[in-house]
Amino acid sequence: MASLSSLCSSSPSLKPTKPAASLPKTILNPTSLPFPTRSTKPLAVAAHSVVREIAADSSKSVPAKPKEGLEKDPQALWRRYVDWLYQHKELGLYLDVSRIGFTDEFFREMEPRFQQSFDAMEDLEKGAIANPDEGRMVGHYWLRNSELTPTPFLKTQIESTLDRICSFADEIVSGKIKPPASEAGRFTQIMAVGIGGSALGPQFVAEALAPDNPPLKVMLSPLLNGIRFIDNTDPAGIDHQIAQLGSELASTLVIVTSKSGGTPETRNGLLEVQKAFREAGLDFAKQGVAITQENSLLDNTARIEGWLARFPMFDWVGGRTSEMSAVGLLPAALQGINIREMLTGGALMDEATRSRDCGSCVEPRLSSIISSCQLRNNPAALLALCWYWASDGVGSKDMVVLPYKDSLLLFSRYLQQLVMESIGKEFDLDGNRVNQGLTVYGNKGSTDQHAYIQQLRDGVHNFFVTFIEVLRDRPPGHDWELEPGVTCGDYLFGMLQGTRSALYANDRESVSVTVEEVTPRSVGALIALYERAVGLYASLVNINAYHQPGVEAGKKAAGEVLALQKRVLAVLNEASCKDPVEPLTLEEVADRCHAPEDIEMIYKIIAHMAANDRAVVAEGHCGSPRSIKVYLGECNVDALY
Ligand SMILES: O=P(O)(O)OC[C@H]1O[C@H](O)[C@H](O)[C@@H](O)[C@@H]1O
Repeated sequence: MASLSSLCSSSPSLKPTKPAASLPKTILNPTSLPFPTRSTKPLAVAAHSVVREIAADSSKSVPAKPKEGLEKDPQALWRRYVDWLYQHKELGLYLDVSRIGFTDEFFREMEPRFQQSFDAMEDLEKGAIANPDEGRMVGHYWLRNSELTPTPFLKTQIESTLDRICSFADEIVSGKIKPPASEAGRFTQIMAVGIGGSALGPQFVAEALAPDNPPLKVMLSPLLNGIRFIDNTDPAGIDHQIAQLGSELASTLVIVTSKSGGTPETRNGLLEVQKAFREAGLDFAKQGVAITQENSLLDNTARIEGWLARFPMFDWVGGRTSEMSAVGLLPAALQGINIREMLTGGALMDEATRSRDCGSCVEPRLSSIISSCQLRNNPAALLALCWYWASDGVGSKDMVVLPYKDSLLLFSRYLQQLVMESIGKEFDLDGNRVNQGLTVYGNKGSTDQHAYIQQLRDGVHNFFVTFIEVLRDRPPGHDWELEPGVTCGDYLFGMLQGTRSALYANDRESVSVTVEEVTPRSVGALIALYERAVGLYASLVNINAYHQPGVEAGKKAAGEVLALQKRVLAVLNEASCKDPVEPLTLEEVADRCHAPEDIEMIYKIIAHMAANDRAVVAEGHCGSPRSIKVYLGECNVDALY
C-alpha cells in the first residue's frame, strides 16, 4: 500500500513556470496530429466503422436541416476543427470549439471585452476585492500556487495547511492516529458531513479518483470507495448512511465541513451522527474533524469539545471553488488520492488560462492579432466565448454536460453549483436587473443517450452540449476485443462521436473537452479550467461571480417556516392540554398563531406533522384541508408557559 507520504510527495514545483514558449502547433501550424492515434491496428478502422454506423443511424430520422451560420461542408469543418483546436501538451488536454458556430465578426467583437475580462482576472489574482458585495478577495487560484498570494501571511497559511493535511492523513492511514474503541485498531471508514460546496467537490473527486482499494479499506468491509456523505437534512438518508457503517462506526473518521460553520443541514447531520455515537457508546470528539472558518460556531464547538483535528477554510475561498482547499484535499488524501498532483494539474491549467502571452510564433503586428491569439490560446476564454455565443450572453440555452466516462458522473452536478451559483444573479455589478444565468444539467454518456438525447437530437433547441472525452479506456494491457477488432471502449468512443455528429447535423452545437485519462492531475486541470471560464464569463456579462444572495433568501425563508412551526406546536399543545382536548380547525390554529395569511403553510406544517405521528387529525383528513381538526398526541405541560 502506498504510504500517504508518497501521495503527498512534492511533485513538480507549483511555482509559475515561464509562459508558454510558443503557441501549440495545432493552432497556428497544424502539422502535428491533433490526437495521439488511438491504435495502428484494425481497431482504428473498426472503430471508425462503428462511428459511421452510429452516425448514419442517428441521422436517419430527420435529414440534416442546414442552417445559415453553421458550417456543414466536411472539408471546411475539418479546417475549422484544426484551426481552433486547443491543446495543452503537458496536461494532455484538448478543447474543440469547432462545433460552436461563432463567426469571425463575433470573435472580433468580443476581443476587446475579453481584454477587460483578462484585466479584471489579473487584478483578482493580485488580491483585488473581486467579490465587492461581500468585500472579499477571491483567492482559489492561490491554493495551487502560493507564490501568487498578495501577502506572505496568506502564503504561509496555504502552505502550512497543506502540510498539515498531508501529515494528518498519513497518520490516519498508517494507523498512527487510531480510533479509541475499535477492534480494527485503525480508521477504516470516512463519513463526510457537509452540503453544497462543502460536499459537491469531494463527492465529484471521490467518484472520479478513489482507488478500488483505498488505503482505509479493510477486506472485511463492503466498502465502495472509502467515503460516505451526509449532504442533506433528510432523516432517512442520514439513517441509511449510518446503518451502512454498522459496527464500523467505531472506526469511522467523521469530517464535518462548513465554511460558515452554521449551515442548518450540516449542523443537523452532525447532531444526528453525534447521537449515533452516543447510542453506540462512542466518544465522537475522538473521531471528529472540523473544516471551517476559524472561530465559526463549528470551529468553536470542535475546539471546546476537543475534536481530533480542525482545519481552516479561508474567507477568500468560496464554497464552490473550495475543492483545492482543505475541503477537498483532506478527504481526497485520506482516500489515497495524490493531492499534490491535483494541485499541479490546477496550477498548470491556471498558467494556461492566465497567460496573455502569444509566444513568439505570432507576428506581433496589430494589437488585434495579439488579443486574437490571447483568446485562441486560452482554453477558459474559448469556453467563455462559446457559452456567450451559444446562450446569447443571457443564458438563452442550457449547458448539457456529458462526460463519456462513468467516473466523471458527478462532474455535471459539481458544475451545476460552480456555474449556476456564480452566474445565476438578479443584478449586475452596476445594479441593473439582469436575471443572469447558465443552466447546467447532464449525467454521463452513453447512458444519457437512452434517456433524453432524443429530445436533444430532435426536440426543442434550447441547449448546447459539452462533451467530456477520456481517451484511455482501460489501464494498459487490460483491453479486450468483444468483437473482432472492437472493444467496448470503441463503442463508447463511437457513441460520443456519433452523438456529436448527429446533434451537429441537426444544428445542435457542442464543445468537446478531451483528456487522456482520469487522473488527479487531469481532474485538477478540469476544475481549474471551469473555475476560470466562469470567472471570465462573469466579467463578460458584468456580474459578481463570487457571492450568492439568493441562497440567503432561501435560508431566511426556511427559518421563517420553522418559526411558524414552533408557534403552531405551541397553539396545538395548549389545545391538547385542555380537558377535554380541544381539536382545532386550520382557521382556529391560524388565528391563534396570529398568522391568518399563513394558513396554507400552517396546513402543510400540520400535514407533515400528522404524517410523522406528531399531530393527531381528530376529524376529516388532510386531502380536504377545510375538513380537518387537529391536536397534539400528548400534552407537554412544561411547554405551556
Ligand atoms: O460551507 P457552508 O458554509 O456550510 O455552505 C455550504 C453551501 O451553503 C450555501 O448553499 C452556499 O450558497 C454555498 O456556496 C455553500 O457551499
